[in-house]
Amino acid sequence: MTATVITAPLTSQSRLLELLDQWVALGWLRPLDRALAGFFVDLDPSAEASVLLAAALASHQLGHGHVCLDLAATLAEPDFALSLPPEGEESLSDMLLPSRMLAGLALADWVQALALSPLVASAHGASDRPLVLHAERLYLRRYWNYEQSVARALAVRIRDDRPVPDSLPEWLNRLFPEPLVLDGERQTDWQKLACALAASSGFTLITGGPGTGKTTTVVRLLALLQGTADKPLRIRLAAPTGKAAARLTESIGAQVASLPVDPAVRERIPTEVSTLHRLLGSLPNSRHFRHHAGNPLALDVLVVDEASMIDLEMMACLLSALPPHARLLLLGDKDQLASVEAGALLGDLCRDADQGHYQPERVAWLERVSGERLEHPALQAGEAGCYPLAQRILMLRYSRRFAGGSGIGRLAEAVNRQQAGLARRQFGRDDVATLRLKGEQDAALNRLLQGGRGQAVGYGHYLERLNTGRPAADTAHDDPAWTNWAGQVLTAFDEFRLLCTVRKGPWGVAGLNQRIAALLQRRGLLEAEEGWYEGRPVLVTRNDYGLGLMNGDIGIALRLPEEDGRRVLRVVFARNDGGGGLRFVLPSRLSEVETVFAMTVHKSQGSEFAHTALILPEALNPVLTKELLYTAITRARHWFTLLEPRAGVFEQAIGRRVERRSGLLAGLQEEH
Ligand SMILES: Nc1ncnc2c1ncn2[C@@H]1O[C@H](COP(=O)(O)OP(=O)(O)OP(=O)(O)O)[C@@H](O)[C@H]1O
Repeated sequence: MTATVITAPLTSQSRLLELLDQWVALGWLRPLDRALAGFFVDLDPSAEASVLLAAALASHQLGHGHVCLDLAATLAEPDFALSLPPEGEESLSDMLLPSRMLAGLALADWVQALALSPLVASAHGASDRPLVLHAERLYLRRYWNYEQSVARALAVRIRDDRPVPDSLPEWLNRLFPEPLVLDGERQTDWQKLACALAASSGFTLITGGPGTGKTTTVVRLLALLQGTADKPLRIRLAAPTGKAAARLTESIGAQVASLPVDPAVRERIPTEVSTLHRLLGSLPNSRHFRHHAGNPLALDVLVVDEASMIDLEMMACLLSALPPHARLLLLGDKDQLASVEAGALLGDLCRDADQGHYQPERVAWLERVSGERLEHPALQAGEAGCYPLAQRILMLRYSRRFAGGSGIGRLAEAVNRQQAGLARRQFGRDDVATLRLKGEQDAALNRLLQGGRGQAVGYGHYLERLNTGRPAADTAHDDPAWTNWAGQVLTAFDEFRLLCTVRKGPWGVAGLNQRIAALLQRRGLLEAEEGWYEGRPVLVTRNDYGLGLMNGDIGIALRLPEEDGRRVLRVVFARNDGGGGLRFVLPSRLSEVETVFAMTVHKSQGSEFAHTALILPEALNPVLTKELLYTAITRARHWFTLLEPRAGVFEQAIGRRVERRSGLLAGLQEEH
């Protein structure tokens, strides 16, 4: 295709719309973003091209997780701020690039054109205009409303001090009986402090990396709250995805069973975790929920895990459905990638979590009730009356899963701190390894994908379980052996996953999925490499409430007996409701699924695999950031393998970080 170069697209509406059409044709913009610009021309036929462009880009940014278009950041580094071209493709003509197009536009002129447009309202201006401009940020009205409603609701909750029982110190000592000693040294017990903090607040945010004890802390806190309440508290647990809910259900169950408290208290701590959609009561074909401000949730305490995956719209819905008296506890890892949807709440709210910024009176109180000293080199003192949000946040700082000698822990930390040299030096241990690839059909890559390395398995593992564990041919169709086998295959599949950073190109999800299926078929492990075949793993890409399947659920096609003796392919999914049950679905009923040997790092959030491999692309692109690497590395429970088609990309990615654009913190400050 040869593109007609569009010169000076900002001088006229028609040239701009033509350029936007080209961006759509290239897959750079969604048709929706372009349609919005067209719709605004209908509303205001004399709209300036720069206003229409800003509107289309504000919509485009939503698709990249930003709730607004940050005009200054866009002009400072247009291609990076707008993630264009996506995945760093070579452009057909660099005349098309935002950096070329925006080169002559001054921030002040852009802001002025927007401020004067009848399509754009100021923060407190006319509420019937479809765009809102505030502090050099342009919002589509709906997202402005979400951000405002979240800021308002959080501002109220941040001020929500709760009286604590006199017995708080005894409870804390009972729940954390031993002083914390790590590597022979007495350390501050941040878990105990988190419990104390949360006991005194209506809203608490506990952040920490993998295995830092978030779940353990919250279970002990729930025992404390339940054990000291006048009447039994209605507690609900939730997570943004089914996968995360299932994982939390499993770990909470084990933790509750070992609580050193009266069985009556233990029994009143739930172990079932539901998805946020289910908690709020999703309504078919609607973005609205059954629970909202007019029909609030019937609960006293709500715990939401994996809070980094909550997007702005969901948070707005959640906060409005939460009754004012209810306590809200958010748990998550602030350093992980945010939700794919717009908004990076946890990251925004926890921006200062490392430094603490606790006010002196809070430090004194926390130390008195817990017997712990608030000491850490990163901590900075807060002033009385300052940083109200920081008083509700506690960061857990020691990973028990990745203690001392763990390469995964050290690698994740070095990546998080953007120390590329240190990160590189972690490879070569048993748990973290790297492999330089010599092309798409690299024999070592194929060996790894099929057979893993050392004790770390590859995809051959679940296929072996599939083939060797299959019940005998004459096993009755309703014999539990079939369900047991299906469950084992699903579990075995979660032992290994290949993660990609991009969708397209030789190192993208689409191409790798085809190559892996072909490889396994050539090796005689799969009967086919296309269409539906036994062993095909699939990822659900859209919620299907009728089938009870959520976006992100993973299933595997298995040949199972029918009542009449025929063998039929059915796709088995975990029920993800904590009960450990399975769901069997005919492939013909699954329209929105894709093969999932390889998956994107984004889609892997909330999951863990014993062995996780990450394959990098050959060149840096806008999605490659240290947050992406950190998220990928921390999906690994025991082994992590980095696959590198080209040297240096890993180091370059460590040097970049996600800058999510939002005005949430500013909004919170305005509310105070
Ligand atoms: N205070 C503690 N004393 C003893 N063991 C603990 C303590 N806190 C956590 N652990 C153990 O450390 C491991 C990780 O804890 P936990 O699952 O609570 O961490 P997490 O931060 O919720 O992890 P994830 O990253 O999976 O969300 C668990 O095996 C848990 O039993």
